[in-house]
Amino acid sequence: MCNNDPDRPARDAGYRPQRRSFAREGVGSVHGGIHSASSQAGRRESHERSDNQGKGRFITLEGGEGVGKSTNLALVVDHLRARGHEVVATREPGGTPRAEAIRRLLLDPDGEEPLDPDAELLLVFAARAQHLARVVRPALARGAWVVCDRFTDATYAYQGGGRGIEAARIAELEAFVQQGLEPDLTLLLDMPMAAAQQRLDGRLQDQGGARDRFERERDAFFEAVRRAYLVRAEAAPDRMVVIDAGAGLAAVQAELLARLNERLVAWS
Ligand SMILES: Nc1ncnc2c1ncn2[C@@H]1O[C@H](COP(=O)(O)OP(=O)(O)O)[C@@H](O)[C@H]1O
Ligand SMILES: Cc1cn([C@H]2C[C@H](O)[C@@H](COP(=O)(O)OP(=O)(O)O)O2)c(=O)[nH]c1=O
Repeated sequence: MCNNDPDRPARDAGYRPQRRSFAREGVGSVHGGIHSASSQAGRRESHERSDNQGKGRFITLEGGEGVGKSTNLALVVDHLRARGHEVVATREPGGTPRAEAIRRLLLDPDGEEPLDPDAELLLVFAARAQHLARVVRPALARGAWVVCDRFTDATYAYQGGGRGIEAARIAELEAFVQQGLEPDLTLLLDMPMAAAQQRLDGRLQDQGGARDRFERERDAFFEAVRRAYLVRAEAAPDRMVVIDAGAGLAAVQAELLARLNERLVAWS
């Protein structure tokens, strides 16, 4: 297929959710053909989302660094595909070539020019606007399921909890960019920070690579991120499910699938 649009997501080339693959390839790694759609069309479609009985759903995975989001995203995707759904696996920040370029700006260690927290917040939402317009809204509009590694709860956790930006300011940008669109289900993987940091170290040893700008933050930052996630979950118990991510992988995956299946039954 000829793709002359540099920001049109590439067709799925057998993507399995694996760390860093988006950034390396510089393309949105998505499943199924993505139909291009203008952001205006996408915004109109978003108002239909809450009534999409029998159609695609928007599922996000959240949690701090190293809690197992990427690992479990693969499980969720496989589970949904086995039930015959078209599934788009994607991530934030990123998911399209331009949004991945913004991701690189966000993750590159500061060097000589620290990134201002307000600029960081705006970049996160700029990437999100692009991702929603090019990938998420078109996929949902055609009935595909979208499974996304991080979304706006991460903004409340990192830019809100971690950087100390007021939730009300984040909410303004959320309303502007999302126009009422929010995940149908958010699986929050929660575990103590120290153990998650050990997993992160293990992954960096296995796969190589250096800590990114967020991964270099101090412990207090990650504690604040975790607290902010849990506050979000408490405030939205219907949407957010907290999974104990500190258990062994088999136990985490069993709990995650049990909670996902409850929703699948409720939605059917
Ligand atoms: N329940 C678990 N128990 C032990 N190790 C795990 C578990 N879940 C994931 N891991 C390992 O921890 C590391 C971080 O997992 P990953 O899925 O990359 O986390 P995240 O995407 O949240 O940063 C990986 O090396 C992964 O294999
Ligand atoms: C989506 C999003 C991510 N982030 C940060 C959190 C992560 O540190 C980083 C994305 O990196 P990622 O590779 O997804 O994190 P992990 O190492 O846990 O797999 O971007 C924000 O600060 N705000 C946001 O809104």
